Amino acid sequence: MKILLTGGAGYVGSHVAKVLLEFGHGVAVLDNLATGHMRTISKLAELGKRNFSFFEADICATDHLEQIFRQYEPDAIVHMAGLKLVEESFERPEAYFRCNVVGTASLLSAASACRCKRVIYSSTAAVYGASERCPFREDLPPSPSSPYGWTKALAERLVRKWGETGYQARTAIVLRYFNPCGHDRFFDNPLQIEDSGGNSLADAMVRVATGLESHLEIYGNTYPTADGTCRRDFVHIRDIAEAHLRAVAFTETAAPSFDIFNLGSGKDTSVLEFLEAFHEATGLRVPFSFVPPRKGDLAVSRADVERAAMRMKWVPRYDIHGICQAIRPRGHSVRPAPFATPPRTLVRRNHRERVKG
Ligand SMILES: O=c1ccn([C@@H]2O[C@H](COP(=O)(O)OP(=O)(O)O[C@H]3O[C@H](CO)[C@H](O)[C@H](O)[C@H]3O)[C@@H](O)[C@H]2O)c(=O)[nH]1
Repeated sequence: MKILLTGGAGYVGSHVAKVLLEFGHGVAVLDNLATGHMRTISKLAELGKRNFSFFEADICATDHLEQIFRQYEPDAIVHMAGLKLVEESFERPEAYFRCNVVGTASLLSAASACRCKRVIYSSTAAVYGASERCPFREDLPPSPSSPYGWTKALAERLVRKWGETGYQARTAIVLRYFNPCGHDRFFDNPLQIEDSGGNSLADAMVRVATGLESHLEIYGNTYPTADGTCRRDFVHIRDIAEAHLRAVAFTETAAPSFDIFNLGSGKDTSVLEFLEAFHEATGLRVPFSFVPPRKGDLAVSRADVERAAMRMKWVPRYDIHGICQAIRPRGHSVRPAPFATPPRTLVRRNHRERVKG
């Protein structure tokens, strides 16, 4: 199948592109390189050869998109381009609205103009927000707790409306990612963190483990969880990427429809447990201190993954140990811990009030 992948130069997008190429699909990445990297595109081009193309374009430029769609004639679109930093979305809500909502509308409009009938949209667990019914099931009403989450929920609505335009025999799928972690070593990413800097927990842990930062700041230790730290559903990036293969296959076989699938491991792990699992898997200790909670963070986030298993036949393969192996920085194989407890002298003082040292 010929698949047009927006945002394919980014973290999740590049891993999805690689898996699609490995399984024989034709892939055209469309990316404005605002946060993605040309180095990633070169690696994909090396792998995909004639099966791979790249278009530098912005999803908000509908005319340009139509031109590209007419040239490439995709069988399906995987739409991953977007802004994704929860904290930043409080500071720049308009930018998030423009990119995530207007950009999606523009993409769907170009897809309609070129009669493409399949769209797979990358969404997020952030649409569940403060919903109290964890594990989150796809039929829960959206209740985002950040502008980021709202823009993704709105974009989902657009995708749904587009898919439900029944007489066009379209299929639209929304995939809600929980906490993707890890990197494929194929991408020659020296630190194994996101090229755009990366502010996820895993990226922050790697920066500490490699000495770039002295210690990890854990946002809050008074949440209503067993150890007081947030619990997240960490899921291996390869599992996430393979779910897109399933989704593409699903759009081929399913009757024209709209569907939503959670992509998580179905298990939650606390921040402290994650640090411990990282130590067990890699021998690397991550010194930490507690700082006040971060705006917009939920206490617990966990996916109900039944629907993806039943309908798409997707089941995640990696456990927390495998995930920790995949976030291990380059040059660090399994080895004994360099030190057993966080050295207090390394704890940097900053303007933030410490909850606990
Ligand atoms: O330096 C850090 C970084 C993170 N955390 C904590 O680690 C957990 C995970 O944080 P991430 O930033 O890695 O992930 P989030 O759960 O906040 O957000 C992720 O999941 C969201 C959906 O819930 C969105 O999809 C978002 O884009 C994606 O990064 C949170 O409790 C956070 O407070 C820290 O304590 N210190």
